[in-house]
Amino acid sequence: MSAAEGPLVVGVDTSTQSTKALVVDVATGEVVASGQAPHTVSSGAGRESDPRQWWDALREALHQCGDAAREAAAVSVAGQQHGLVTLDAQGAPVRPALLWNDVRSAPQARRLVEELGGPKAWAERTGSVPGPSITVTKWAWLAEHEPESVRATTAVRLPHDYLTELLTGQGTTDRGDASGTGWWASGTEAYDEEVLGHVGLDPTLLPRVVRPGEVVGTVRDSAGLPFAKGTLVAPGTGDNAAAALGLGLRPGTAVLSLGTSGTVYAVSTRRPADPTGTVAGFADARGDWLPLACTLNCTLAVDRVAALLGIDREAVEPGASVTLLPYLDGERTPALPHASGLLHGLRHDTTAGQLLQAAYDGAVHSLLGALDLVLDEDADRSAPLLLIGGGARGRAWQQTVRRLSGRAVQVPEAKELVALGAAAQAAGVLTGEDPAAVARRWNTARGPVLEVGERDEAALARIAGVISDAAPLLEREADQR
Ligand SMILES: Nc1ncnc2c1ncn2[C@@H]1O[C@H](COP(=O)(O)OP(=O)(O)O)[C@@H](O)[C@H]1O
Ligand SMILES: O=C(CO)[C@@H](O)[C@H](O)COP(=O)(O)O
Repeated sequence: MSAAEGPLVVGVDTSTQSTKALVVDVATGEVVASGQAPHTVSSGAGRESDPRQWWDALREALHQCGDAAREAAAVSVAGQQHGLVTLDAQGAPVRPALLWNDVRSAPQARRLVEELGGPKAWAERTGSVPGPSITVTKWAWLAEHEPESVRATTAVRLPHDYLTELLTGQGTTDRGDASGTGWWASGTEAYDEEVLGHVGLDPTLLPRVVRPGEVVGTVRDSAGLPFAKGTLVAPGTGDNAAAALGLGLRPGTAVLSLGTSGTVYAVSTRRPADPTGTVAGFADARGDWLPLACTLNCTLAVDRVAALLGIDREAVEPGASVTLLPYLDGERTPALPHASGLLHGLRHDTTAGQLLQAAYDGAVHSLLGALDLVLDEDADRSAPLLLIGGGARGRAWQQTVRRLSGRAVQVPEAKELVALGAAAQAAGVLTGEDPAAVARRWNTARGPVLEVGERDEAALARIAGVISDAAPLLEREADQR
């Protein structure tokens, strides 16, 4: 037996690059065991992963947790948002999942926006103007390009739903993750039958949307995982909504998450509806809202630039007037799905370290542009930004965010806030507590604060100028290059 004070729970984060599992003491928030196993994502035109890998990675991550996982009384799975998982009558994937950062459905997104009333109508209806990340556009792409896959599909799931169903045998999802599909109406909090009819998706193929705090089932014996009989399963949610739980986030505090995706978000009590499409009007996992902007190019893109230059990711140098837009995967914020990376202002005396700093600046610029938009008007804009995700460990990321935001930056010591949020949700179904209150009790946001500095307006203006001047290049579709 572990020396934990309270019951134990397991929180899972199945994100783009890996699945992580934490075993957490409900009384103290102490992480008593952890595990992590990688996934692979296809390269080339699309971004796909075989969902069976996520299950194998979950088993491996739990195996690494050892006996502590066997003692867990509840588990919850948080996962990368938006991925389209199509299952056949046996529950097996019909094809690999189309991930959030697959931009092939950009034409379908454009068409759907036009056909169903334009950007404002979509924002009011679903909270978001669908771009290629949003699941409904992926379903429309599949219907057009692989009608045989659509015909073979008897269930449609998101990544966290897929794993939760393998645990419980029940097809369920939650409002946080459902709000990223484009077929969930944020006004009524129900599936939008008109949108579904428009794309030919039968609503009976979708999972039941459970209430926050509902126990969705218990772990099946047949799951073959190291859980005791009767282990409760919590609803789970999308990874950003889980991190908001994991931070015990209150309205008015902004979060910047630096992982495969870059995201900026805040909790709001007001239902968002941004007709420009910059802010996605997601629901959170508790009953509030999570206005969020997301970039496709964050840590992987900057690490790629460092690798190309042959230098360490921390080997940045200041003082350049070079601009690097690191849109290696196309971009979502700004909405440039067909863009590629762009370099401007290179001189004989530009150093490799300056080029790398320019890549950090380009990545952070996109996120900061949306910062004010995700915060309510009455938010305290002098409060520190919370910096999380794998990139938050890096000094170059921390200093870039501090310099370009002109805000104080707080870096929580807790490393895995998505998995911690899932653990807080699992604790909530066990004790009846609000998961965000659990996380506050665990003091998960604790960490050093980098003091406020002067905002680098010159760099911000230079980057904005290049984006604007290069618009025709950045907007050009791949086959026009
Ligand atoms: N010390 C560090 N400094 C900078 N970046 C880091 C550091 N540690 C990890 N990373 C970056 O974090 C990323 C993984 O972050 P994570 O939030 O786990 O991603 P995801 O949840 O999207 O799978 C990797 O791409 C890696 O480049
Ligand atoms: O698409 C979004 C948010 O809308 C992404 O944030 C995904 O949820 C993937 O997250 P990570 O794997 O980068 O954590």
